[in-house]
Amino acid sequence: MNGVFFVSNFSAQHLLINKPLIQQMIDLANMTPNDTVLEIGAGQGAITLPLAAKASHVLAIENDPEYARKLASKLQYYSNIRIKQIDFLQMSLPKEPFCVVANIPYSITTPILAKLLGEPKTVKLKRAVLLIEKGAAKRFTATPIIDPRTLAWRMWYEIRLIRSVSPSHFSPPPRVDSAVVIISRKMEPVVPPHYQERFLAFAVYSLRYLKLPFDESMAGVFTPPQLARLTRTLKIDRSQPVCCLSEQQWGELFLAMIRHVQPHRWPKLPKHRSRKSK
Ligand SMILES: C[S@@+](CC[C@H](N)C(=O)[O-])C[C@H]1O[C@@H](n2cnc3c(N)ncnc32)[C@H](O)[C@@H]1O
Repeated sequence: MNGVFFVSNFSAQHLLINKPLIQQMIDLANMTPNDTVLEIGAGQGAITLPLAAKASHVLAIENDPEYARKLASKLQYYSNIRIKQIDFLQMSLPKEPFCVVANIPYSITTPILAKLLGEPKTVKLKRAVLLIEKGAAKRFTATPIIDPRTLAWRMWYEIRLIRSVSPSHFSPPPRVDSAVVIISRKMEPVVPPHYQERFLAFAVYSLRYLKLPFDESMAGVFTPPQLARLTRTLKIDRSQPVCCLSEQQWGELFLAMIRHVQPHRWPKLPKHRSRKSK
């Protein structure tokens, strides 16, 4: 097959074997020559080496010692790749702004996204191009947004499904379809990033019953006159299910709460979801 190469694979990971797809992912990252790029799960370097031709620094993360060793043996001509043999979920992220290009381990997709997107004030992710399971890609990009955490991520990052990828692009082929997603930091988010944890609390509370009409869902936060005003100014049908709000409407509702509602009425994050409780 055109553009397809074969690799040995001792860990039975789904390694990418389609060079045009790898090139497309790198092009989609829209890197500038000074960008630091993180690759999560570098494997034997199918993405790492072409990535190094475009980025000024590549930080290749791989927790399998055998893969990390094999990748290291290929690097004599590359001075801009650093391999870190570590569990991505345990490592500290770069302090400077960074991009990510990766065919990630699907089994930890949500923890990876939570680490990249869950703390927009401190984590300096600019853009990510990720290959993930197609079902997950659809969930993270769906409208209406029914999951509070996805809603919180999408207040600060745009998540787009770019294309489907069939199992034949991997060796060995996975049982599921995959998809390329692009995640880009919003330049002018409606809600400032330092409100991340408060916004998540608001989202968890508001989306506790997805089909509850808007005004019933918000009755514990806003007074009836405040709700009347908000439905008018934000053009919300008060009987619509709360999950049908747009990202803009969610952002403006949250800011209205911060500005006009007494703090004791602001929803709190349940203990098990609070960062401080971890
Ligand atoms: C789907 S493979 C992709 C490999 C390579 N990038 C490619 O596309 O051919 C995922 C890689 O992530 C690595 N991996 C799995 N869990 C990891 C973790 N927690 N931290 C870092 N790497 C991990 C696996 O060893 C594997 O090499």
